[in-house]
Amino acid sequence: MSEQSIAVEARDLGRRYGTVWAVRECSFQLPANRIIALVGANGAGKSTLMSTIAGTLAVTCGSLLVHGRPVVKGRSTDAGGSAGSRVAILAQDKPLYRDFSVSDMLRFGRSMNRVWDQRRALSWLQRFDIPLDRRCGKLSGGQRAQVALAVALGSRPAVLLLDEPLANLDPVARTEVTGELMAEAADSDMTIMLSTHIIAELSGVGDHLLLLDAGRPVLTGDVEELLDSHVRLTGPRADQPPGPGAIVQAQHTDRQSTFVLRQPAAPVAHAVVAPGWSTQPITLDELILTYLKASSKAHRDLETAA
Ligand SMILES: Nc1ncnc2c1ncn2[C@@H]1O[C@H](COP(=O)(O)OP(=O)(O)OP(=O)(O)O)[C@@H](O)[C@H]1O
Repeated sequence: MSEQSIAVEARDLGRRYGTVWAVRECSFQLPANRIIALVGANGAGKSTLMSTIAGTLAVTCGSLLVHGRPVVKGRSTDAGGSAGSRVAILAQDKPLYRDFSVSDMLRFGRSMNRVWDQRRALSWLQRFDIPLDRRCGKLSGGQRAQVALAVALGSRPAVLLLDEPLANLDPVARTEVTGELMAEAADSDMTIMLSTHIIAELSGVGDHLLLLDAGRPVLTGDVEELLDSHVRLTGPRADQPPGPGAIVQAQHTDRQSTFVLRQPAAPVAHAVVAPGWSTQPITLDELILTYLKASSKAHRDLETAA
């Protein structure tokens, strides 16, 4: 990736709370103008990672760059005046002033941001029928999420970090919001990173994946490429798979073995790799679950060995 096409880069990043490492050994490059899905189980370190990228939480070690600029805690990333380095974060608790009306929140957003796009913020609220004169304290959880999103979008960020943005939304609103966010990203130079532990929320949303397990990145890359390079092989009981590739998961019954492999070159779906064996492509949900299960098995094995 060229430097310009990298939105966020982490180099051996770590963040510890007391003795607990929430994020560690994180090195990755996330492409610009894409939708990045940040996935991991509860407590995997998603919120911590997002807060360090936003500069609201200091790192313990390593470094972070947003559009080539180092992130320093407490210093706004647009301090250099470049539109290319602004970061907005929509945290899980979505802080809004309860006594402010929705219009007041937009005014507040305008006063807090050097760059402000009122039209963009307003059109988001209109799209979702949010009454401008209603006090934030009287809005539903889902409506409050929409106001917080409108304020975040109004600040025209280069990188928008959304920490579980869909949690308060009903299924219809969820689909609409993800669709609209994808359209916003396509129409602007914005990179969106959205975190979730609900894997089903991801289908068709993220085009780049960062999978965290116990604070470490265990899988990262373009979703299409990741899906193309993984395959499931099923055949007669065997200790080793009949084709090339790194074993991500192996499952056996008395008569049958199933391997999930990461292959160097894209496999041909459904090809017969050896007599009695069949190959199946893997879905995004399956891919994520496979890696999460493989990581928890590795943790269990380590604990048993210790
Ligand atoms: N302020 C804090 N003080 C101490 N430990 C913390 C603090 N915040 C988070 N942690 C710990 O750091 C780890 C990562 O937490 P984090 O909230 O980043 O995970 P997450 O992936 O966002 O979780 P979730 O999906 O449940 O929101 C957890 O073990 C958590 O208990």
